[in-house]
Amino acid sequence: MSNDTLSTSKVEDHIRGILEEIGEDPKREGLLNTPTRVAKMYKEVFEGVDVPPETALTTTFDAEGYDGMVVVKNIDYYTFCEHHLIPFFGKAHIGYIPDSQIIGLSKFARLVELVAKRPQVQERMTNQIASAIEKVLQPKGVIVSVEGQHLCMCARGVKKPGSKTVTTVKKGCFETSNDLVQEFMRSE
Ligand SMILES: Nc1nc2c(ncn2[C@@H]2O[C@H](COP(=O)(O)OP(=O)(O)OP(=O)(O)O)[C@@H](O)[C@H]2O)c(=O)[nH]1
Ligand SMILES: [Zn+2]
Repeated sequence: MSNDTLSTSKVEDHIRGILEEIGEDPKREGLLNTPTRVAKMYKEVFEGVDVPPETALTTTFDAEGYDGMVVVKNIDYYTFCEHHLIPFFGKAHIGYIPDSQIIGLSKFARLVELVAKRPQVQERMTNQIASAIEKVLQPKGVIVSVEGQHLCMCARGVKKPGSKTVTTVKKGCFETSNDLVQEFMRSE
């Protein structure tokens, strides 16, 4: 179920209820439009729910014999931790070695945006990026590394600001070649 059918009025009612439960007055001036704003925001930040990640990967081209590594680094993302529904954010780095197909570089950023627009855990997000690239391009190999700062670990709970989580998924030739992994890690 994608969020095309998200009922903003239902979300508004739930947010009003939550505000009441925490002891706030949803009718006070500052909070009056908050349920509407939150509903609008949820529609935006969760619009990727149930949209297949590979739909972001349009526009492929013939590799024309290019068989080196393609690396796109520092793709910013913001998403929502599915356990606490507060953001985690950071950068995604993608590398692949084409077989017969390459793809428009911007599509990697579109892919990261799409998988970020749903409640997430960093491991699944990393997997979804790598799997979509593998499915569409069938490259010789793909590697995805994601760095994340989790507000649920910084602003609450264990309170460790500055902690950083790194997740990496390797497929194809990256699984067997440490040299290729090193080349990816080193490329800036
Ligand atoms: N593996 C993984 N864990 C995550 C991610 N985002 C948040 N978490 C963790 O999910 C766990 C949920 O743990 P619970 O014990 O159910 O929840 P909690 O009582 O709020 O836990 P604390 O955060 O330790 O206070 C926490 O350890 C979070 O740090 C993620 O992307 N990947
Ligand atoms: Zn969390």
